[in-house]
Amino acid sequence: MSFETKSTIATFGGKLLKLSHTSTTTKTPMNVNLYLPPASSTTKVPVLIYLSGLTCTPDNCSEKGFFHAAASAAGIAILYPDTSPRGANLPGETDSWDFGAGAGFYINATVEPWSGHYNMESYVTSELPEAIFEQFGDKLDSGRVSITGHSMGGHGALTLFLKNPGKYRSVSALAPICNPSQCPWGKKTFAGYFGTRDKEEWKKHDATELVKGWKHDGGKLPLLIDVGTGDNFYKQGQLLPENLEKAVKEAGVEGVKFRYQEDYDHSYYFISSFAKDHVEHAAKYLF
Ligand SMILES: N[C@@H](CCC(=O)N[C@@H](CSC=O)C(=O)NCC(=O)O)C(=O)O
Repeated sequence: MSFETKSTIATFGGKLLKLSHTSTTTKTPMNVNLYLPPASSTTKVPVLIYLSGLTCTPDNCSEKGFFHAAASAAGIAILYPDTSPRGANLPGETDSWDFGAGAGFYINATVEPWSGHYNMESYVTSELPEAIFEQFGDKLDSGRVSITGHSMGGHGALTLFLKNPGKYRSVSALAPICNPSQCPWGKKTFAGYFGTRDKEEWKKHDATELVKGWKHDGGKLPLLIDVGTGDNFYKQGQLLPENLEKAVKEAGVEGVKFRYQEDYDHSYYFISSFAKDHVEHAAKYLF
């Protein structure tokens, strides 16, 4: 389904397009933002997908993530999907901020009624990029795509990269949920979207479990992770980066960089402080 352009905003020499389309995957209208750097008016540019965290729409990072200065300089487009279907009208969908609306977790739910709409993994890996490259094929290079994200979106970036070897050139994450089957957010979500009967199924959507089987590219993983030491969600055990770090080491996976940033919290003050590094990390693999 083609995109309607709701608004076009000039920023850092490029354009931020606020788009909307009807998704056949989620069976709802979906909003998505696309930043086109100035280079896209003369050449096809690569794309960095940014997956947002709990409660976010495509606007949070577009407005206060400060990715556009670096993306403009590097000549990289940024695609900001929404974090869940909206308006599916499922019972309980808007009862809590960490499940349902705004909390799609970039997985395909298998439990009803969520399975009818909450298929954000298929939406982000297939329907959305296919539709974007069809409509903006003169500006975007479908063969050069990287992925990044924050918190729940960091979990999305890590798992979608690890589940789809070769689909993305690189991956990075800011304060990602690294071991969802072991943290409160992940346990609540996986129980709700997958059920509790088969916990082995949960492991297929957990970066710490997935990295143990990473063999692609000779075991090299082009991953950058930043976590703030003043992040309350980190302190509460929602992120568990040390579990992923340990799994990476034990599996002999190479090329991964973990950085613990002194005093930074979980907010967009943290994200915007390191946005440039994440664009430049992607640029190393996209050019
Ligand atoms: N309950 C609060 C906190 C929600 C929150 O902090 N969300 C983060 C992501 S947390 C992990 O995925 C976020 O990015 N919020 C948006 C923002 O602009 O800061 C709430 O309801 O806000």
